[in-house]
Amino acid sequence: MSPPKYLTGDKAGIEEFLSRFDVFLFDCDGVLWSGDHLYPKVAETIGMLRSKGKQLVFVTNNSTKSRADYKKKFDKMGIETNEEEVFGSSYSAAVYIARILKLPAPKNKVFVLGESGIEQELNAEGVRYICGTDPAFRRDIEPEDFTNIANGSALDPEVGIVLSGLDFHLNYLKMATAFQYLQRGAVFLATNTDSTLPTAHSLFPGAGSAGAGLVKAIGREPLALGKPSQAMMDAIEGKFHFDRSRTCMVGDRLNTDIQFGIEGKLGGTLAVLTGVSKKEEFLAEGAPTVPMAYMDTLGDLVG
Ligand SMILES: O=C(O)[C@H](O)[C@H](O)COP(=O)(O)O
Ligand SMILES: [Mg+2]
Repeated sequence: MSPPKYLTGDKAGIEEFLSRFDVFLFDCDGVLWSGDHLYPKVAETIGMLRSKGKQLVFVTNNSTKSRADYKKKFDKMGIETNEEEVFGSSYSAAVYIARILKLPAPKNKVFVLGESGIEQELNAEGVRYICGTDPAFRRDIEPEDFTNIANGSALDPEVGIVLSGLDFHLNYLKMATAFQYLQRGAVFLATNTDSTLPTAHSLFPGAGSAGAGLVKAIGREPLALGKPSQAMMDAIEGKFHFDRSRTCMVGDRLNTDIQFGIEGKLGGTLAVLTGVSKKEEFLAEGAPTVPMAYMDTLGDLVG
């Protein structure tokens, strides 16, 4: 495997690299921004790619926001996008549940461990759910809860799926209830299983860490519908109809973004060093996941 090409400062190399692709799949956290802080020259870079006629899709594992929420965030950041260019892990999970898994009613309701983004996308697909941001679940577990969860009186008999995402409101009541549904045969899904979330110019526990307690308790991994899942790649290709050989995945995380692009047999992958992964990880001898090229920051594409 040839070593990745370092493109920062290499104008000719950048021009040649961009000429290989018609479509760019952009990761968001750690590539475009850190929380609400937009990295330098990101807006100019996106403008430049659009002026070259490139198709852009924003592919994020962050399940806390819906496509509509991301459209608002892009607008706030001064980046011209439309909602249909966003394809997040919440949307990926909702599409999978509604159009692929298609559990027969009535036992097709979802028990959500996560934020509003998941709820909005499930609503958009007509999928019923409980928990999520429901304040009734944002409380300490009480002694009577143990009995009511164990005997099923606290459970909704129509729940057939547990969906675990990035949940900023974790508690034992929600975990114990989700665990009981799984013990009773519910399908175990996750929007994504990233270990860390790059935000506030630091790292925080990610969706995978938020759901780790439930995984440990039930003793099996959920089916994750975010990067690097190829169910997500297939869904994106099904929606945007691109030529994979002329498509490049741009990301900050080797075991989601770059692996997603490589396993999806895309024409190329571009790593940026503003997020989770460090260049030492992919420059090391025998590194398992190596991008085609890398740069210090996305804005280096416009120099
Ligand atoms: O923990 C998470 O959910 C992820 O770290 C995070 O949201 C990743 O978002 P992305 O980098 O795919 O935009
Ligand atoms: Mg990222």
